[in-house]
Amino acid sequence: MLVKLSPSLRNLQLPLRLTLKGGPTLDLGPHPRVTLEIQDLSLLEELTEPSLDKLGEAYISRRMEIHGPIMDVIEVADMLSKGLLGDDPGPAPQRQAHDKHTDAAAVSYHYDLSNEFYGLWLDPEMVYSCAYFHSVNDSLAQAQQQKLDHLCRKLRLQPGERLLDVGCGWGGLARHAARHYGVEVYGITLSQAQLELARQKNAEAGLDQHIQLELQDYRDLTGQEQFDKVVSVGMFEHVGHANLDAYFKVLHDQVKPGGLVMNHGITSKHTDGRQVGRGAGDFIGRYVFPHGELPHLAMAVSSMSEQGLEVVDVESLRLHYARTLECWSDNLERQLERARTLIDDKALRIWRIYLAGCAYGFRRNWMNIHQILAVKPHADGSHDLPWTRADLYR
Ligand SMILES: C[S@@+](CC[C@H](N)C(=O)[O-])C[C@H]1O[C@@H](n2cnc3c(N)ncnc32)[C@H](O)[C@@H]1O
Repeated sequence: MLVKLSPSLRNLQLPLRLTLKGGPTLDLGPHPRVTLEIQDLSLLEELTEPSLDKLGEAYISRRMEIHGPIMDVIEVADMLSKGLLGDDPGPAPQRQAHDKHTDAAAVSYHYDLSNEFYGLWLDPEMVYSCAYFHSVNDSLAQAQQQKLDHLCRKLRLQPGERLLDVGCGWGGLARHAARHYGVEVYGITLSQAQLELARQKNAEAGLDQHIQLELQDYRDLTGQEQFDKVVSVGMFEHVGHANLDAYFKVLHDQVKPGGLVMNHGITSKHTDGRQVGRGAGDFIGRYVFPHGELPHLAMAVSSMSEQGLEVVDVESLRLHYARTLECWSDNLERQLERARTLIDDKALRIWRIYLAGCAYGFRRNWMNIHQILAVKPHADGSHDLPWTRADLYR
């Protein structure tokens, strides 16, 4: 069977070994780092057009097993895919309609998977967004604390202020802000499992008097100008292009004049949204973040501006997210046996590919992540920000 493989595949010279279940083996180059063990022979035909979503699907449906360090598997899969398919970006994906019902189901699919599973590989505060490394040797826990503090400093939080945290996750930022900056936090999530554990963690930290977390959609935030500051971290990827203006209008309406809004989220590489990574985005959309959409930075800035928010500072953290995801993936890979007892086999296969694949994607500049800080100016156009950023780094 293997000798019949297409010459284009055989000529690629990859550090890859192909094995047919319990049978023959073929090395596609010297010193293979990765073995793909084909369980379903019909897959051999499909390997002539190996998009990354197809390879990922073969693994999660057990038509193929992978052997070797997961980061090497992703890299070699990309070499294979690029070698045969080239590197032209694919067309922009179809944009999807988002309503509260579909968004709630999509969020529940991802975040209600298992708190214990997420606890295996996140930092102790279970921050589920890009960390901030002062040095490559920082631990994940340290880098997440630095990220939380970086956000609080950018928001110039002052004791007694009211902070809205849109997409609060397991409450790590809320606790950091209440504990170290003396603010009162109102946070929302669409995940019941997150909410329960976050409330428990707030109580254990003795902070529940200062933090109120609710199961609530951002579209259901009522009232106007109730908050001094608004923060949204790793949430706007769920909003969708169609709702971007409505989302930023909510943030704008919730913050008082003179207040600051921080939007921290993943952004697309191309302004028109055309795809990079030969199907990698399709895999993420199908199995990891259903209904997720990545706007470009320019689109986010444009939408914020049109909603009356003045963008005052933008920072890219792309390589920080590559490092964060590498830490998450390493943590998971070290605890696969335990993970198998917490979630089913298919989900574990999906999450292994997702964490390592996204680490690879951020390293390769397939997507970016930006912290966008904006102010809602006072009626006369003024605001209260300091003249320089020096206060952020004291
Ligand atoms: C990647 S997590 C980030 C959590 C947290 N900000 C952190 O950094 O750890 C995304 C969060 O956004 C929330 N979310 C997604 N869509 C939402 C919506 N429509 N309304 C409110 N929260 C939403 C999810 O429930 C989840 O808590």
